[in-house]
Amino acid sequence: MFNIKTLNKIDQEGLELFSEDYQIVEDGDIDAIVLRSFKMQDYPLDEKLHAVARAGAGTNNVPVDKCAEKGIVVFNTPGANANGVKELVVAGLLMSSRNIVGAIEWAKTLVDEGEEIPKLVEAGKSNFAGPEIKGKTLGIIGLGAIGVLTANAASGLGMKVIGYDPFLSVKHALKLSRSVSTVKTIEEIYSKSDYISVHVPLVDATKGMINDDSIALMENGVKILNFSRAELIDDDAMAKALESGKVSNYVTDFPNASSIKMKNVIAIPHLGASTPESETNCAIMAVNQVMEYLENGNIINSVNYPDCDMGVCPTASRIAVNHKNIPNMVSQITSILADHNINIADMINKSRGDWAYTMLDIENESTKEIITALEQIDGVVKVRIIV
Ligand SMILES: NC(=O)C1=CN([C@@H]2O[C@H](COP(=O)(O)OP(=O)(O)OC[C@H]3O[C@@H](n4cnc5c(N)ncnc54)[C@H](O)[C@@H]3O)[C@@H](O)[C@H]2O)C=CC1
Ligand SMILES: O=C(O)CCC(=O)C(=O)O
Repeated sequence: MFNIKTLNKIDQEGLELFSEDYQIVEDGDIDAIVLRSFKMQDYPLDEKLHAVARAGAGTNNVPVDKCAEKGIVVFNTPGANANGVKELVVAGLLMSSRNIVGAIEWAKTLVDEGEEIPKLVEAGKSNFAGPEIKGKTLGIIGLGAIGVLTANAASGLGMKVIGYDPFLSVKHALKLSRSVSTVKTIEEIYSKSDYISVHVPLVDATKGMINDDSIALMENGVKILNFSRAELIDDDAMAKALESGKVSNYVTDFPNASSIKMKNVIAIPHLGASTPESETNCAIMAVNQVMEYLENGNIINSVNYPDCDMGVCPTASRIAVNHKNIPNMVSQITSILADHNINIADMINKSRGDWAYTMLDIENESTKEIITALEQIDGVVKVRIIV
């Protein structure tokens, strides 16, 4: 029986995929954790924990490197909530242009005006006029799952869209509409855009990327949309730019103590992926990936270990070894099996950054002695008998 713990509310349709070999528990030995935005940085990483699945895209709430060191594979669900976010970004583009939020707030103040309301509406509406997005330039930073969908949708609404992504994948490039052009430098996004939407992960290299220097390169009155993470924006720089009018609106899905008070901010309470469709998609993908890993050892969509797939084990036993990506590991692992007179029917060894994963289908039962010998190899962080 596998024990699963959820650290956020996970969509039921996904959880129901767990077979009768799984139970959702609160305590005890946990095999895998499924979570959304729960901040896991200080969460205990027990010996028995094998996997953490983020039902969503961003994994900055998970101690990904610490997990790797303990042989815990961290998964995410790429693209599963991208359409939900894209739709809210389109709303953000419109809200930042047409003062929809301010206008609705004002309309509510007329509640006691009775028969006068239509007249007051016509008299007051000019205070809320705003430009159309058609024909304006949208610069997108990060052409991944969300960036590409947003680029294509905005292009469909008549915007001129330019995108920047130095690591653009072939998969996403193929999905990008031909009407979207890519630029070689981020400075081109800053200097040419009326609207800028940021769709990159929060990592050291992207933290504070929108700051005094980048804002200085932007058009006066630019509108900035952040549906990625609060920390991508330098709050002091944004506050100054909104005060001066250099940035005319800031739409954020990640309000914090500083941004919530800023002039002309449109603060949304992290709703990008809060659609039934996105929540279901993410949960289904996360649960399937966890089951595949726990039952077959196969890794699909990990952010700290390489993807590896050997299907279902056809032999007597499968052993999975999580280890450092250093020389001589495979020969040490296979020597131990040879010393125990074990024949290897099939194997895979892949690496990702500092970490690697080796799976071996062997023709005999695995024994405690073999596992102990494998665990003692310098650089091995976890050994699992899959079957
Ligand atoms: N508001 C919400 O509810 C949600 C927010 N997010 C946030 O959006 C981010 C993006 O999500 P996806 O598009 O699904 O991820 P993704 O991984 O498909 O795309 C990210 C893209 O950013 C690019 N990139 C990385 N560093 C870059 C840099 N320095 N400059 C330009 N491009 C760079 C990558 O090459 C990749 O193509 C997530 O990391 C997460 O933080 C994701 C889902 C929901
Ligand atoms: O689960 C959520 O609502 C958050 C989604 C998100 O921010 C992500 O997938 O990165």
